[in-house]
This record gives sequence, C-alpha cells and structure tokens, in this order.
Amino acid sequence: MHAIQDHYPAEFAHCYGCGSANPHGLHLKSFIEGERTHARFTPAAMYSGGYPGNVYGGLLASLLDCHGTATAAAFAYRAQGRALGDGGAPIRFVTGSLKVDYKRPTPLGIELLIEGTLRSLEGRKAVIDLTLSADGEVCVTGEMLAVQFVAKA
Ligand SMILES: CCCCCCCC(=O)SCCNC(=O)CCNC(=O)[C@H](O)C(C)(C)COP(=O)(O)OP(=O)(O)OC[C@H]1O[C@@H](n2cnc3c(N)ncnc32)[C@H](O)[C@@H]1OP(=O)(O)O
Repeated sequence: MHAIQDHYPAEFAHCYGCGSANPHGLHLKSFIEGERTHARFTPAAMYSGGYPGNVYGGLLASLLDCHGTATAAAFAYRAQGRALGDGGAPIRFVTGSLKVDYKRPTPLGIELLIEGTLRSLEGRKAVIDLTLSADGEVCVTGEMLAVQFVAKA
C-alpha cells in the first residue's frame, strides 16, 4: 500500500520529516483508512529528551507536523472526489499553526502510533486533530491548522 507521502511530487519530497528524497530525514509514512489517518515511528536512542528513556518533544512535534499535513492532503483529495496521485494538479498543505500538548512522557525504543482526523475543511484551511500513542496510551495530542499551498506565479 502506498503512503500519502509516496504521492508527493519530486519538488515536495525533500521534507525533513517525511520526504523520501531527504537522506537525513525521518521518512514518516502516513496512510488514510476510513475516517482517520495513521503513521508509525520507532524513535531510536538518539532522540532522547531531557530525562532518560523518553523522547525529545521537538521530535514528537515533527511527527505531528508531517502527519497533520499529510492528513489534510488526503482528506482534501477525498473531498474533491479525487484519488491520491491521480496525475492532476497536486494538492499540498503546509502547517499554518500547530498546538502540541504533552500529556505524559513518551518512551523511547517502542513503536509510536500517530493518528489524525479531519475536524473541518473550508476553502484552503483544514483543521486536523492529532494524537500520538505508545502502548495504547495517548502521550501527545495536537491541533493543526493546515493551509493549502498555492504556488506563486
Ligand atoms: C507540502 C508537503 C510537505 C510536508 C510539509 C510538512 C509540514 C511542514 O513542515 S510545513 C513547513 C512549516 N510551515 C511553513 O513554513 C508555512 C509558512 N507560512 C506560509 O507559507 C503562509 O503563512 C501560509 C501558506 C500558511 C498562509 O499564507 P497565504 O497563502 O498567504 O494565505 P493567507 O491568506 O495568509 O491564509 C489563508 C487562511 O489561513 C489563515 N491562516 C494562515 N496562517 C494562520 C495561522 N498561523 N493561524 C490561524 N490562521 C492562519 C488565514 O487567516 C487565512 O484565513 P481566511 O481564508 O479565513 O482569511
């Protein structure tokens, strides 16, 4: 199954968080299934946060950042009755704002589940609700305003 990011055209594939063309990036892969999106990421020890055994908050925000914009793109395609990567003009979103709440420490070394749902889609603006869980417990929640990217002429 192709990830949402696998359909990003080459000029959008350099993102640190999810670009397949960035050799130093996180290569996050997001999928849409029903009314939610999901991605998985296992943080290595190098992503340690301020106290031992737990993940650095900036990395967690990065995971929500990329998963949120991918979620916005996937739902915008759906709203237009289009398939991802259909060869038409690409629909891409960037982050306008991202609020992150760290509810509990996120453990290193186990697979994290990042999920997204669409709260609203109006014009170029999508509001996405995000969660990040470890072992079934929600560690981080996020709220993103994603804005559809329009190439400058
Ligand atoms: C593309 C795939 C790669 C993966 C991306 C991974 C996620 C990322 O890291 S993206 C990088 C980080 N984000 C950025 O660099 C974005 C920088 N910001 C911008 O480019 C612009 O401010 C941008 C595009 C968000 C909006 O600018 P512009 O296109 O001129 O639209 P603008 O008219 O100002 O805003 C559109 C609407 O969004 C609203 N809006 C924009 N930013 C915000 C914000 N921060 N908070 C609230 N509302 C906002 C505006 O009020 C406006 O609303 P309305 O239509 O109701 O009046």
